[in-house]
Amino acid sequence: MISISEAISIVKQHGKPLLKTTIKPIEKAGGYKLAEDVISPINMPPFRQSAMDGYALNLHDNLSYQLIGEVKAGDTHQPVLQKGDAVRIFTGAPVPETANAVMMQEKVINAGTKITIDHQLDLEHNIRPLGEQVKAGTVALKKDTKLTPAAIGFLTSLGISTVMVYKKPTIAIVTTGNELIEPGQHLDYGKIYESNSKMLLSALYQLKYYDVTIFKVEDDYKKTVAQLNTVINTNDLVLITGGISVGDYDFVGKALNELQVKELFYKVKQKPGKPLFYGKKHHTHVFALPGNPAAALSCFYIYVYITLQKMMHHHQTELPKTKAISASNFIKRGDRPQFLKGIFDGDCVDILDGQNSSMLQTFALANALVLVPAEIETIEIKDLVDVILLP
Ligand SMILES: Nc1nc2c(c(=O)[nH]1)N[C@H]1C(S)=C(S)[C@@H](COP(=O)(O)OP(=O)(O)OC[C@H]3O[C@@H](n4cnc5c(N)ncnc54)[C@H](O)[C@@H]3O)O[C@H]1N2
Ligand code: MOO
Repeated sequence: MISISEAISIVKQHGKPLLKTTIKPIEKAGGYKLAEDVISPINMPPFRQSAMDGYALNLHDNLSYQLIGEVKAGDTHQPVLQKGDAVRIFTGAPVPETANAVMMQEKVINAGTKITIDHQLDLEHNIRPLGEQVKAGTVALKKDTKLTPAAIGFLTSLGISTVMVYKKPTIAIVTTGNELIEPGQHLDYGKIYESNSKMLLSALYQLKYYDVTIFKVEDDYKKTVAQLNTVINTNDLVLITGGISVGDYDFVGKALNELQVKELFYKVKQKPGKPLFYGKKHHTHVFALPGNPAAALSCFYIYVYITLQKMMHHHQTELPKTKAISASNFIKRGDRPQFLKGIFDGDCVDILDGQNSSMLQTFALANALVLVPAEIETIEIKDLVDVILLP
């Protein structure tokens, strides 16, 4: 059995950026990373642009100017200014080639066809130079840049409507167990409603992974081998839940072995999530998460999250962590480090009742996991604790 930190470092070490690319409409490319440098097709701004509402001037040695016209945003004409001429101009409008400064209107006295400016101006004052942000033919955003809303706005401002990005992984969720039935079916004695698939699906959707397919398999060795074989051959990431412990009907470990999935670890000294398996076959990552729902979700956030971040070329691979003041007392049983569901308010964390790995009600209220190290037996109110912030 390995430690949490060993398991995390193995997951990090084996997580590789996916190199498959796809073309996306710019408005659907948020969160992706660019798979190539984007070259600007235009200068930005595409013309010398007024930064103020005011007057464009052809400067001379006098504070008074002759007003000869007007240019507003969107106008395409170019008045010709002689030295000492001014044109009324507005923010975003093209500054005529023959103007060399713009004075904001608050600093101008207007007397019909004559205007008087407050003080002398430097050349190009209040004029955004042509190509100030980016020049036509140069790199607007480099390969590997994450497409934030600002990046999408910027590229759209250059007239770019599609981008080449790295693909997101294709993901399969496989649930195992004869006891599992679908909501809507009659709950016969001994059966439970299958919930892990929808839980993991929504965790993936929340992180914006949409290429996810769900499969269900009974506790049957041959069927388990066949189903896992198919999904491993056709996905980048496979998340299995249940059937990974030591019971007579836990077939997942044996099936993964038969399918020659290389085991990178099995069993982590942690609570919940002890019987966690992580392995790889070719480029496909396989996590066999414990069937207990809270254990499966906890393992998703601590380990699977890292693989997803790595696949998406992100540098921050773990969920954000912080220190918090405990608002609760807690007694840890056993020698495994424990992830506890809690509510964090920015300073303090309330450790919730009902931490069993079969319980999801507590997890449903939590926005954080408190990590209690192996050597700590009790947490008291006001103790400083480590907190992992859930998405
Ligand atoms: N003799 C031992 N028994 C167990 C050990 C052990 O070390 N020795 N470890 C325990 C721990 S810890 C865990 S965690 C579980 C993990 O077992 P499995 O991963 O094999 O999961 P299952 O037995 O299939 O299911 C466990 C539990 O979760 C329910 N479940 C399963 N899948 C779903 C689903 N899709 N939706 C909702 N609930 C699900 C299942 O009905 C069980 O109640 O093993 C302990 N045993
Ligand atoms: O590790 Mo299990 O997830 O404690 O119940």
